[in-house]
Amino acid sequence: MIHREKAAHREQDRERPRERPGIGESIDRILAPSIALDGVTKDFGPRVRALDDVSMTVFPGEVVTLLGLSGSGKSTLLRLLNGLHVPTGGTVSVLGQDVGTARGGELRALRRKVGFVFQQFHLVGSMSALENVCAGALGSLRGPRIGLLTYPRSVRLAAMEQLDRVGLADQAFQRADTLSGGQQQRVAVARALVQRPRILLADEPVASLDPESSAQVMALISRVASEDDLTVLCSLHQVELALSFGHRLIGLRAGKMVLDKPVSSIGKTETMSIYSSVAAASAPQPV
Ligand SMILES: Nc1ncnc2c1ncn2[C@@H]1O[C@H](COP(=O)(O)OP(=O)(O)OP(=O)(O)O)[C@@H](O)[C@H]1O
Repeated sequence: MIHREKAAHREQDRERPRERPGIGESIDRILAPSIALDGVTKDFGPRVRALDDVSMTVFPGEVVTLLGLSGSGKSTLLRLLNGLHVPTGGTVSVLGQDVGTARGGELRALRRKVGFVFQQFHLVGSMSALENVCAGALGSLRGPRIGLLTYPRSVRLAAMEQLDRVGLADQAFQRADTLSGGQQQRVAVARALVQRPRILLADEPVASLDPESSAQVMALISRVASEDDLTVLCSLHQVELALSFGHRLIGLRAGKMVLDKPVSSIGKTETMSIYSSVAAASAPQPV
């Protein structure tokens, strides 16, 4: 009797749908892009088309540079990815979710998976480096926090770990506005990492730094991207820097995508011609 029941259970198990993902499903998940833009247009009022029919995909673990002169639409594209702008047309999808239609809690949950580093660091100068990094975890905490000790110990420890990673453990209790530009940007990277994002967006992270600090910050972004298996989309002005960083280069000109190539397949001569082609007309088009 017991044997018969066991056999019946085994039979039922065979018929039950599998709960674990099959190989096909796992591969689909790996191959699903982290970022996908499909026919995206962004207008600011009736006169400015900042992005014009842009379609692109970035896959998990890819490090991609966005290149283009001032006004070509780089910041607009990055801001669409965490819902700071809403597309006028087309769809923007991040980690499989339509950002253009995400609202409230859905958008906040998505933003926790997307770290953002800005050109001007956006640190609070009067706060210590450590408290600035702790602030990166605010998205997952309830209520405001003023003062380091109002953060849970686990957050303070995680923040310290990230500061150590960016080489600034010794400056943890120093006011942010007493740090050099390069150090401030490293604090900003640590702040983006403390929420353990899956995607890192960087909007001209070295535009206000000297060449040595620029190289250090770009090397840091490359290192953490590889260590944390991050998908990175980073806008830059400098071609030389773009070519020594990441896997793929996307060029924007006047809101249109004019280039999408692996960095390894772009030669020096081509680099300069690409730069002039990207530079040729970066003013946005009238709508
Ligand atoms: N909030 C806004 N309101 C109106 N126009 C905007 C807004 N944001 C961007 N624009 C316009 O959209 C165009 C693209 O700007 P965007 O900042 O995306 O370019 P960019 O390539 O990032 O430039 P930069 O390298 O100078 O940061 C520009 O003409 C800009 O003036």
